Amino acid sequence: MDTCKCSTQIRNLTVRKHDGVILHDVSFDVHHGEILALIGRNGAGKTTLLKALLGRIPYTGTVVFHNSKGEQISNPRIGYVPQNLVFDRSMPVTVGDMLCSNMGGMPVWLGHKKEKLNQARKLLATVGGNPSLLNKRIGSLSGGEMQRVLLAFALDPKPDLLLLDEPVSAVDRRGIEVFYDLVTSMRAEHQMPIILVSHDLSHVEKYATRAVLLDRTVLVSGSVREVMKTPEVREAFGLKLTGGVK
Ligand SMILES: Nc1ncnc2c1ncn2[C@@H]1O[C@H](COP(=O)(O)OP(=O)(O)OP(=O)(O)O)[C@@H](O)[C@H]1O
Repeated sequence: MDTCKCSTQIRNLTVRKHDGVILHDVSFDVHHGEILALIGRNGAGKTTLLKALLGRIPYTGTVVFHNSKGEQISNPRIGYVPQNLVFDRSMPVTVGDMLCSNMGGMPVWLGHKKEKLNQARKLLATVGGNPSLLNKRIGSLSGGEMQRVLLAFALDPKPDLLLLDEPVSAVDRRGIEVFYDLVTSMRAEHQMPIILVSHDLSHVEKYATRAVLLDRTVLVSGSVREVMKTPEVREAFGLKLTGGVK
């Protein structure tokens, strides 16, 4: 994979639904090589913002993507690891089927060439997935296996922006560390900008480089250290009551 030095600029992004405003005038940048944590209370609009970036819901304002040369790109590739995935677990489709059709743009039922399967095997290896996963039906994956497979999907073709929405909600403690170590090494190696939605401030402090506190609009943004010390974050996460982050 080549190194990506892309960036995304969000300006005055507003989302309205049923006469209400879900997001209002959201503006911030995410640069190559950084993991930007998007934090905020339940219902603050974090997932809605990711959906707007993915182009899945209408918004006003602008989202501009740049490549490593500072050139604007109109059709960015956005990798997305969702909070949870609802699908028919009885589908007779394997991880290999899904990865190969994702990489090659070919329908699952046409079968896969050997080279595509090798590519899928390599991709799985980069996310720490056992090659035996290739033959597993997606409906039979554990939470941790599924997160890895979803990350593999998100990484090939190489994304200009990677969105992680509570990516470890179904993963055990050891799996969480493995997942974030993986994301951190992806960031170091490939430098793609990453937006991470997380409710867990200890993960944010450990793995993110910058943070944005959202509540319909951006309340605070800056380095993780700065943002964690603000009264707004303490308020949003009830840290006043417990003594807060030191
Ligand atoms: N399709 C929809 N129609 C109407 N309102 C919606 C819709 N989707 C989300 N909302 C509302 O928008 C607000 C933001 O929701 P969103 O899921 O983006 O919040 P969030 O910050 O991701 O929350 P959580 O931390 O609980 O996942 C909520 O008040 C929600 O009820």
